[in-house]
Amino acid sequence: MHINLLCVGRLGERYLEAAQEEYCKRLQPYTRLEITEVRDEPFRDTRSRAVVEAVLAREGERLLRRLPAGAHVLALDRRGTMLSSEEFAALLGELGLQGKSRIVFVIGGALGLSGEVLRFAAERLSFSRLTFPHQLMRILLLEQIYRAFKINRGEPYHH
Ligand SMILES: C[S@@+](CC[C@H](N)C(=O)[O-])C[C@H]1O[C@@H](n2cnc3c(N)ncnc32)[C@H](O)[C@@H]1O
Repeated sequence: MHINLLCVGRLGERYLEAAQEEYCKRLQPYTRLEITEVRDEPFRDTRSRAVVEAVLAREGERLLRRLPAGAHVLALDRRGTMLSSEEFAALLGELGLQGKSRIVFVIGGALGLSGEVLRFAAERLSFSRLTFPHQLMRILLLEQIYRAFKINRGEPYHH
């Protein structure tokens, strides 16, 4: 299985990059992992709905352009479906059994994901009702993907 994290913006902090490197290293035996970043759109005033929509649309276009053909797209969105770690592992296992060889997780920028991206996704996954910074969300997702492989292989890690 080839897993791609498609993200708006960069991590920007050394400690987050170290965490990302660590999980990429841990995931090496389990999957081909690729992390793709698209440029975030600068903005000043988020009180204007038009500004927010314009930022989301531009970032959304960049994300949609980078989606590989035939990929199964899972959007990270706090309004999406909440799963336990076991259910998340089962979902990845099921996608593998269905022959979905390329999974793309999409993480939005500071203002979220555009309607176009959310509609394009096969599923929307929530990691809780809390809003996380997109940089932290990337690390949380990497850890849960790693946990999912450990669960699916029956290897010690998850309790
Ligand atoms: C700062 S959040 C965006 C906040 C935006 N106001 C919203 O409600 O979507 C940045 C990105 O991180 C991801 N994210 C943040 N919290 C999340 C959560 N609880 N579950 C799933 N994804 C989350 C989403 O992809 C989101 O687009």
